[in-house]
Amino acid sequence: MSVVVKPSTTMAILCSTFLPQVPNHFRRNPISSFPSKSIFSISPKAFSSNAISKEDEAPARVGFLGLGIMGSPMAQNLIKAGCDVIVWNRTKSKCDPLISLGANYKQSPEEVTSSCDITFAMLADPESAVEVALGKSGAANGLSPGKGYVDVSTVDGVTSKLIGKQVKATGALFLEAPVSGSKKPAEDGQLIFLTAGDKALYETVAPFLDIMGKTRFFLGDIGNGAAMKLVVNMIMGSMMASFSEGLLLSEKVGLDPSVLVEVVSQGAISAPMFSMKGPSMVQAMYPTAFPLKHQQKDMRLALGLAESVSQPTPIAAAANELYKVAKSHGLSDQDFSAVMEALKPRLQTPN
Ligand SMILES: NC(=O)C1=CN([C@@H]2O[C@H](COP(=O)(O)OP(=O)(O)OC[C@H]3O[C@@H](n4cnc5c(N)ncnc54)[C@H](OP(=O)(O)O)[C@@H]3O)[C@@H](O)[C@H]2O)C=CC1
Ligand SMILES: O=CCCC(=O)O
Repeated sequence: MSVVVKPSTTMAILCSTFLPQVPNHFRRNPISSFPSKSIFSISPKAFSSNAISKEDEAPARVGFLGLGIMGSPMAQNLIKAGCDVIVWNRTKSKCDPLISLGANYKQSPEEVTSSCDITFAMLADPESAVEVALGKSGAANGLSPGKGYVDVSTVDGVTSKLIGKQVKATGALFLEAPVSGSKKPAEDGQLIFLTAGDKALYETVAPFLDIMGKTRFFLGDIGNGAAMKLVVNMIMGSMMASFSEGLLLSEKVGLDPSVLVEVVSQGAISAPMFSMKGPSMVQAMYPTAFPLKHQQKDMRLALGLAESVSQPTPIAAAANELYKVAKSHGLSDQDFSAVMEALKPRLQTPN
């Protein structure tokens, strides 16, 4: 396992501080003014072990597939840092703001990967990650030796291994790199990358990860990044369910739940998540940063992971039931803190 933490600094300083440390196949053109287009350079032979000459260098083109809550700000940060970005999203209109910022658009994942050296994918779930990577006009069709595919979606290890196998069959390299951190950290370039797979690709894309994130872990074989992400989100989902119970119990016994949020923030169980989401939860408002449907997906996948190794996870299993109830109440697209609604009495319509 290796971990790298980005010093807190401006993007311009980041570029000049970090890029000289990257492998010699991945060099930066001189920057005349920041931000500029194509400040990164990558060889067509990017992943060969041979050092390249300056003449071999061509601007690195970075693809981004999936421009939802997370993908959109991540791609934006790459563009703002001066990367040459090509985007695709199933719903084309979500590409428009990025095109306005200078991104190019292609009509399919295949066209993106054919045109790019590195492609990132940020899709909803295992099904969409497989479809975009391996389906008709999927990313794998445009991959070949010298290219890299980095899947930053939250999926299970089995899915990641399937995608990794097909990507590697094209001669390209594969990295799974799910992220911890939500909408705001994505906007602020403060994500935590949990990567695994091809170490050479990890090293090559490190400067891009450092634009989008604050910390990156390399965890070894494909599946380890996915597993780490699912364990983290399983804990988070259980914490949110427990916090919801506490807020509702405090109110029912005549306490002010806003004061509970304050008390929690001062003690050993203080967590940024409680302080950030508590005040709106007290008002029964759930502005979406992390959709509840994705949290339930992660609970389900984490429970599958636990089952695969016969690890009891009764608390996560109970929390998962609450997320399922919340989904059945039509709260899938609300923030996952809306799980609290599943604990409130609901008026029944008489037959
Ligand atoms: N939001 C968060 O706080 C975080 C989310 N994650 C994870 O990141 C991933 C993305 O999350 P987020 O951005 O919030 O999710 P969104 O629901 O906002 O975006 C999902 C993306 O997947 C695309 N998509 C869904 N189904 C398909 C399909 N069948 N074919 C092609 N594209 C499809 C959507 O396209 P379209 O626009 O056309 O619907 C959209 O681009 C998820 O795996 C999530 O668990 C990880 C960390 C934090
Ligand atoms: O997968 C979503 C994670 C959200 C977070 O880490 O705040």
